[in-house]
Amino acid sequence: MTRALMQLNDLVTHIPEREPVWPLTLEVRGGQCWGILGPNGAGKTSLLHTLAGLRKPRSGFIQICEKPLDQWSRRELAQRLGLLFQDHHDGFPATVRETALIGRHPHLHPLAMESATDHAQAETALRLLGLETMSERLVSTLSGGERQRLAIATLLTQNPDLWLLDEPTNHLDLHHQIAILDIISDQVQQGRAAMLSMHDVNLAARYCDHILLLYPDGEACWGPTQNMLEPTALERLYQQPLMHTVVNGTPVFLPAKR
Ligand SMILES: Nc1ncnc2c1ncn2[C@@H]1O[C@H](COP(=O)(O)OP(=O)(O)OP(=O)(O)O)[C@@H](O)[C@H]1O
Repeated sequence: MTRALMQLNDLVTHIPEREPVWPLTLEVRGGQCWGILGPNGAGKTSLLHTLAGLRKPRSGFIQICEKPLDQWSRRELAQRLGLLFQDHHDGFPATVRETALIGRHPHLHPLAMESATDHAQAETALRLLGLETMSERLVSTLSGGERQRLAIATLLTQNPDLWLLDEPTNHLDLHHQIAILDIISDQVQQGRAAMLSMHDVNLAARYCDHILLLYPDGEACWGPTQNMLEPTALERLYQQPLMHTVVNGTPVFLPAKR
């Protein structure tokens, strides 16, 4: 059995002014890809930020690689866990290459310069994301989709075992959505684990082997994808009637028109 990279024990995300919600008790193992589905405001981002140690849970606890989350230093944690934010803000003026190289910082001594190997890892990641011709461009000149690809290239450069991704297909055209999800799948097949919040149920059905459903009233349920993508459960989740079919063995859902 593959190792548990993350364990949640009775975890309740702290969402201000919300009644206590369903506690989460689950394990994310190497080789697993978890999709988090839920309507706007259900708490997907809050959960991912809690799992990354950026906000305190209301109750319960989280273990990363079998050690409590709060016992890792930020640096040690960043060697194991990477978070893709939903929105990217420019900090200081930086080029595409410099930004991708930031992914190596958790692995470097605080005073060390990046080595040729670090540069090579950043170059490889930029190439994989189709950004190699833009490496000298300022990040502020990139389109929304290019910035999203750069954020994923930076995560690849960081090379964590556990990938937490908040809407990784945001801003991306169809080709790049699939390219990104294929990259995440490759990482998972190499024994890493991914947890991604998504709004596209059909992509979740194709790429995720486990699903966590977060309902707006705080209810949650989770399990293997084939058990979770039930049309009635999804209609209740999104308060939206759905049409449902199966294509090449994969369920496909379409919103029904009124
Ligand atoms: N700091 C805060 N203070 C008050 N309410 C907050 C705060 N942070 C988040 N919330 C609320 O918590 C709820 C969950 O927000 P969150 O961003 O986690 O939802 P989400 O499922 O990721 O939504 P979306 O699909 O729209 O991205 C929302 O109702 C949001 O307004």
